[in-house]
Amino acid sequence: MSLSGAHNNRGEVKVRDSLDDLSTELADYIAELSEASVKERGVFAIALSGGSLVSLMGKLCDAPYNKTVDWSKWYVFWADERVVAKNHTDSNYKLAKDGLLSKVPVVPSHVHSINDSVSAEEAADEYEFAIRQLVKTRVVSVSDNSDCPKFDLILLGMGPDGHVASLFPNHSVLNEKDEWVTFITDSPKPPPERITFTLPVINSASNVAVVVTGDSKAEAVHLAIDDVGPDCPSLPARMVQPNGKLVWFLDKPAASKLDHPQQG
Ligand SMILES: O=C(O)[C@H](O)[C@@H](O)[C@H](O)[C@H](O)COP(=O)(O)O
Repeated sequence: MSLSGAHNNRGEVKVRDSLDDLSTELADYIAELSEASVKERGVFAIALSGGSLVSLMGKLCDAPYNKTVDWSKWYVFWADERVVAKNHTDSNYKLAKDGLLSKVPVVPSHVHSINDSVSAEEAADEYEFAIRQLVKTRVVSVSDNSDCPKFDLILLGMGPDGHVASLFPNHSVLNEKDEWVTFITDSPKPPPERITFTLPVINSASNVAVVVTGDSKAEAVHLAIDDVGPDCPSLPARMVQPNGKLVWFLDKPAASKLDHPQQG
């Protein structure tokens, strides 16, 4: 059984029985957004995260998507990246390259990974500069409400602590309003040095999808989505409130603590 529903103002929630169904749903969603964006703007600017997200995107490498998606129009970014060498097992770039980008005809010069030979601070600055150049040429669109980039799609995972990208609970980067890309050197989840999109950038996207699986995330999913009242914690995932459309992709275990899982 597959269920979808609008969940108060926390976006659309899609719950799927199996990881296979969830992967198909995610591939369909990304392919549809890619098509719509290419039709409207001529390009598709997509930001990835690390974790299980990339393997859940794996069906994009297979028929029909491998042939129907206009890969030449994709511009690929990372919502967060670990500051390690690109060939390191911790690298989100390596994860995406091995699991997706090497299997589809994305143009190599359209893949915007971080400079892995400088400090986290310099890598964040350089990444923001690169995005600024692409906003000027409208490869990445610009927000209607601010000067922020408006990515066509930002894909996020979520940790059991409710972190998204490299925005961890109670970290000062949650308050960053000016930078587009910032850095941390004290990530509670190793490796410690990371760069990350800030909340204003995530919340300026046309579409944000949060893909969450497993029962270890069920409590954080509940706190991120349900109406938990005035004591609502400042959970990073709950601070994802995009101007555009928000969609949650959940498996049943991740959705198990939602107030109305049967409607979600
Ligand atoms: O750099 C990172 O550590 C990841 O990008 C991280 O933010 C990940 O997306 C979540 O922790 C969910 O990961 P899983 O889906 O593998 O649980």
